[in-house]
Amino acid sequence: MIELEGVTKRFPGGALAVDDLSLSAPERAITVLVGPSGCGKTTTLRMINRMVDPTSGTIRIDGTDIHEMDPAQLRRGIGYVIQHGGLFPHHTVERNVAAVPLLLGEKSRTAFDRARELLERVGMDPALGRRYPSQLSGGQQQRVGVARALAADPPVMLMDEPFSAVDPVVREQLQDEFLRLQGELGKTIVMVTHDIDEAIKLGDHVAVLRTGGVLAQMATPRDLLASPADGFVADFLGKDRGYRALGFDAEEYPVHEELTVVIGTPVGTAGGSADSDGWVLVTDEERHPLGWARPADAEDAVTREDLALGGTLATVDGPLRGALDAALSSPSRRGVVVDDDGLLVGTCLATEVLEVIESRDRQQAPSGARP
Ligand SMILES: Nc1ncnc2c1ncn2[C@@H]1O[C@H](COP(=O)(O)OP(=O)(O)OP(=O)(O)O)[C@@H](O)[C@H]1O
Repeated sequence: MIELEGVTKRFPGGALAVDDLSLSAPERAITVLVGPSGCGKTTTLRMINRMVDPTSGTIRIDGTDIHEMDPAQLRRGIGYVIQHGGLFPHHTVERNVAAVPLLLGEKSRTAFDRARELLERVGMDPALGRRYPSQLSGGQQQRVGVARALAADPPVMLMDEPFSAVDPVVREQLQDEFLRLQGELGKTIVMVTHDIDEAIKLGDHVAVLRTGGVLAQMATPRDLLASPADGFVADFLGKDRGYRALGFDAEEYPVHEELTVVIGTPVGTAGGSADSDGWVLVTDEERHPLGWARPADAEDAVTREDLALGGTLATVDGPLRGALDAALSSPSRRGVVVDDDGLLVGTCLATEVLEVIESRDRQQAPSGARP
C-alpha cells in the first residue's frame, strides 16, 4: 500500500504543483491519477520514487516513510514506465529489458533469458529483441517499456501515460493486454493519465485531481460515474456517463437462438427462412459470426461481398453496455452474442437489455428514492 499524507510540492520559483494531497493506493490494485494538464499528476508520481522531493508531507510504502529509505533501494522495488517507453536508443531491445537486472549484478545469461521471457509475456515476438528501439513501432516500444519495468519483478509500478503515444486501436490492445498481465502479476500500480476513459477502464480506484494539485474525488470508476462529487468532476467525466456506467455491469440478459448460414452456401440451406426482415446471420464453419446478409435470392450462395459489417459483438457474460451496443449497431437490430472463444451463442434485443437494466435499478433504488 502506498500512502500520501498531506503531501505538498512547491517548485522553486513558486509553482504550487501539488497541494496537501492525501490518498492511498491499495496493494495489488491499479490506482489512476487523472486530471487536466498541469494538475500535478507527474509530480505526484515522481515523489513516490523520490525523483522529486515533497516540500512537506509524508509518503509511505507498506508503512515505511520513503524518506527513511535509501533512494537506490527504494527504486529497486519500483518499476517505472513512461511515455514512448523511455528506452536507451543505443542498446538493443533485449539489453534494455535486461538493464536493471544487469545493474543489480545478475549474470548476463540469466538476465537475457529473462528479458526474452518478459518480451514474450508482454506480447512481443522475442526475435524483435535484437533490434534497436528506433526499429520498433510506438506500440512495440511501449511494450518493451513495460517489460523493462517488470524485469526486476518490483512489487510497485509507476506508470506515466504509458499508452498515450500510440493510435487508439493499438492503445486499446495495449490496455487489454496490460489488464490481463496485471490479473496474473497483481502489482501495486499507480498510473497517470489525462484520459478519463483510460482511467475508468484501467483503474480499480481513480483519483481526479484539479489544477493546483488538489484532490477532487477518489472513488471506484463505478462510483465516480454514478456520483461525481461536484461540477468539476462531472464535467471532467464528460458526456454519456449513464451509458458508460453500464460497462461495469456483467449481468445476464436474454439471448435468443438465431438462424444462421455458413459463408459460401445459400440462405436456403439454413434450414428455415430468415426473420421477417430478411436479415440472416452469416458464420464460418466453426460458428464464428462474420456479418449479416440480406440476399435478394435465397438460392444464391452468400459471399463476403454480401455481408453488412459494422455490428459489434457482445460477450455472453460481459457487461450490459456491450449487449446494448451490439444490438444498436447491428443492421438487423439483433445484437450478436458470442462466448469467450468468439463462437456464436445467439442474439439479443436492445429492449430486453433495457428491461434488465430497469428492473435491476428498481431493485437497487432505496424505497422512496427519486431519480
Ligand atoms: N521542475 C519543475 N520546475 C518548476 N515547475 C514545475 C516543474 N515540474 C512541474 N512544474 C509545474 O508543476 C505543475 C504540475 O506539473 P505536472 O507535470 O506534475 O503536471 P501534470 O498533471 O503531470 O501535467 P501534464 O498532464 O501536462 O503532463 C505545472 O504547473 C508545472 O509547470
